[in-house]
Amino acid sequence: MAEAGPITLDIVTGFLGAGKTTLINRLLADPALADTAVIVNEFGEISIDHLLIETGGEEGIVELGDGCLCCTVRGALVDTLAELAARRPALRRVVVETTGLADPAPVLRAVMAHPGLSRLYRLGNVVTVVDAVNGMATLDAHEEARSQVALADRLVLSKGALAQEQERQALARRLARLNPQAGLFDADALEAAARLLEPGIAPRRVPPAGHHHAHHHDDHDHAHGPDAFRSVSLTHDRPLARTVVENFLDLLATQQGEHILRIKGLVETVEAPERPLLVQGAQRLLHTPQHLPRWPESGRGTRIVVIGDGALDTGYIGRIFAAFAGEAQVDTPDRAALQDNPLAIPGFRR
Ligand SMILES: Nc1nc2c(ncn2[C@@H]2O[C@H](COP(=O)(O)OP(=O)(O)OP(=O)(O)O)[C@@H](O)[C@H]2O)c(=O)[nH]1
Repeated sequence: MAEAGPITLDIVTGFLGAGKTTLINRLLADPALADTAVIVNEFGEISIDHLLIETGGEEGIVELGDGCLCCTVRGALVDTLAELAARRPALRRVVVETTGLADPAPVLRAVMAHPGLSRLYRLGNVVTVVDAVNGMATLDAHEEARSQVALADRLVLSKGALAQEQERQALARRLARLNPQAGLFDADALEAAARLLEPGIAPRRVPPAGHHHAHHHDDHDHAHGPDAFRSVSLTHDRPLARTVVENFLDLLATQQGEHILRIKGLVETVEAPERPLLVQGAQRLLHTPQHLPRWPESGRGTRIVVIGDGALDTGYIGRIFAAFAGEAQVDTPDRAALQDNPLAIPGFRR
């Protein structure tokens, strides 16, 4: 029997909320990419990405535990890739979605320098998604984002329709300066997504180890070089009125907006408890919440993760969420007073 050929390994990266999962769904919908498995890595202890990837079943998705792919869960990635390789020849391609905070260089090195894996896998493309609305500020502020762009074989500009044309063009020029070799694609104009993963012309260079990459892990604080990130997970087990959720998000944006990098969560609403409400935000851009068709097997209940810079006040966010969530159960005239002052103690009139 002929030996099965290597599996192509592609990496989809991009800063928090740039549109990686959205792009992966487009890739998976392309019949040219049947026989593809997806490995998802998320930052923040509540993971919902695997619920948002549409493969028609969950067996094609492997979720790595909470932690950064470029450090804490690198070993888990290596193990997962080795396990997936046993599915050859049926499995032809693996796409790894990194956390928005990962520097893809150590990930590439971990695979290509591994004697077993480098025989089983062939490196395909690094596809980096850059959000047209937040991209410029993100590149200014975060070294990880610049590294993601610099390592890309293909760059995809997302959310173009939400940005000003001038902004979009300036960002495209900056991307071309940062990485002149990479092909630049507009997500809105991308017809056959699988084209992004076609073999490129330039030979891949995996950057040498030893570049500046300092870490500390302290609960969910995470620092890469000069950047530091914090996250807070919010959960609630009873349905919340949609207005309560909207008011919470409004207050969050007003009070902590400058520190927020990503908001993502599922909410169980009073109005439609059968269908989870997906809440998404990337920096100051809050996307319109949408209902998903059904709850995942892991069950109902609200879970929201907020990721921000080192100045994100996670304690404050926890307190205002608790105040709003508690308020939803107190259906009394105090409701309005509490909405005006979410830090008020439920039932306590001023
Ligand atoms: N209008 C528009 N919205 C987009 C586009 N790409 C992504 N979005 C929206 O942006 C939000 C974040 O998209 P995701 O695909 O979840 O982003 P992500 O990069 O996977 O996020 P993280 O995994 O949390 O880093 C969602 O609400 C998407 O619907 C786009 O090209 N246009």
